[in-house]
Amino acid sequence: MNAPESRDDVLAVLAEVIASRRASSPDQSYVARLLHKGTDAILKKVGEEATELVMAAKDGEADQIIYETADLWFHTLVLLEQFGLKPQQVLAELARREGVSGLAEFAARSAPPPSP
Ligand SMILES: N=c1c2ncn([C@@H]3O[C@H](COP(=O)(O)OP(=O)(O)OP(=O)(O)O)[C@@H](O)[C@H]3O)c2ncn1[C@@H]1O[C@H](COP(=O)(O)O)[C@@H](O)[C@H]1O
Repeated sequence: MNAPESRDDVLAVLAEVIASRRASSPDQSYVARLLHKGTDAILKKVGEEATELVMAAKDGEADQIIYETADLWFHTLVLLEQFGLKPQQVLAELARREGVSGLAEFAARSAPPPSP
């Protein structure tokens, strides 16, 4: 796939476009239509796109995996907008986890409380 160069601000810019679509007509904007349909419709799309990504990964086709991941991320951004959230908040959560091993975090969560 000859993908165009990516930019660091793609998620932020796309989130702004998605937020701006609240003022658009559902007849003229896919995002406006989805937001207008409401949370259940958005959740349905996120579930569908997640399933399509799983199937693409099972097939092992790199181009398809990228395409379906983009679909999933896009619909996840619509979901965040529906709840008044920004991708920067998710990126901040990932940044907070930097350097914290998933195994260590799980062990800390699973440890029994200290005896009195
Ligand atoms: N990144 C995307 C994007 N990715 C996927 N899609 C749309 O998501 C839809 C759902 O994908 P599917 O594969 O499920 O297609 P489908 O079966 O036809 O969809 P359904 O009828 O089941 O809903 C398709 O219509 C895609 O075109 C997107 N639509 C919009 N964007 C971005 O959002 C911006 C605003 O879009 P509008 O609100 O339409 O102006 C655009 O400029 C783009 O930057």
